[in-house]
Amino acid sequence: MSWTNLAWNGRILVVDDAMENIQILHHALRDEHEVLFALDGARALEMAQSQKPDLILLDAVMPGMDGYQVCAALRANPALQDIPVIFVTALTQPEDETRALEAGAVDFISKPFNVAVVRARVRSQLTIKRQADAMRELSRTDSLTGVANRRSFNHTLEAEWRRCARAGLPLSVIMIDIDHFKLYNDHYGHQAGDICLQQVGAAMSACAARPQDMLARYGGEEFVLLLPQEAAGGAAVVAQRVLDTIRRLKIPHAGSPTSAYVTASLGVHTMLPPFENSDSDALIRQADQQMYRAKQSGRDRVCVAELG
Ligand SMILES: Nc1nc2c(ncn2[C@@H]2O[C@H](COP(=O)(O)OP(=O)(O)OP(=O)(O)O)[C@@H](O)[C@H]2O)c(=O)[nH]1
Repeated sequence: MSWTNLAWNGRILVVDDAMENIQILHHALRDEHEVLFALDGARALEMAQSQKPDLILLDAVMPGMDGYQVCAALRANPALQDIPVIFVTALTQPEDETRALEAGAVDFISKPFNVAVVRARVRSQLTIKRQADAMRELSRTDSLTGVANRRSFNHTLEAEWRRCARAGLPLSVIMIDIDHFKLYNDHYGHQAGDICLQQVGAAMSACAARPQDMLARYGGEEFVLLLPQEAAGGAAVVAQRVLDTIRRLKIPHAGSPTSAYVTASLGVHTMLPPFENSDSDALIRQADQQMYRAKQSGRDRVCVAELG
């Protein structure tokens, strides 16, 4: 999406218990956006979860769950907390406006609506939301390879560690280090080295494609794959797939003493629940040890920790 049309083509969820209000807002917004609607708070939360709207226009006063409660529930859910909410209400006192903003709303529109004001406020909040999304995406991404960066990996690792521990699921990590990469840079130059990292990163991205899998650049020529809910056998299969994928790229490496092409050494470790006697650092350390074992035993291979 270009920087100039950030204000259009949003997915807007309108929440109101009165159908006529939904119709007016639909009419006001439908030429510029996709408009979804919900007639009560519970349905609004379901739709927020399933439809991931860019913006919610929320009636403050509704039977059952009111707008303030809906807003609080959105803010408490990490998957939904970044969706901006504009309160739409016939309440006109400054306290009402304050309460809406304190509940987490980003703006406030009074009924009866002025259509031009509604459109302008929606455009302005949509632009802010998309700029914030772009910033969030940038802050999570490694600028050279386009895969997740280490900060984002650490954040996800902590979350998955807790989730797998709670659910009694295994958690696997694969450390991946390109072999003799210093010699690659020395032989072909740093720019070629960068291109090599991009090619390897792109090829590996396709190796673990479940929604919860995460590939990240861990350091210079070191990558890491996080495989939540994956037991040791499955993780070893994925690691072998990564190894083969890098081999198949057949990127010439004339400086390498061990292969004519770029290869990698991989270390796999799996934590089995319960996780009480360990932490996520230990998981990384163990996978790292296996990766060093792969280096020491000749490179271009996978080493998997023996589960004790
Ligand atoms: N081109 C390029 N090189 C990088 C980047 N980040 C790290 N490196 C280089 O990667 C090399 C890593 O070298 P070492 O850690 O000695 O390991 P190695 O040469 O891969 O040898 P082994 O790991 O033992 O197989 C260093 O020369 C770094 O300068 C990068 O972003 N681009």
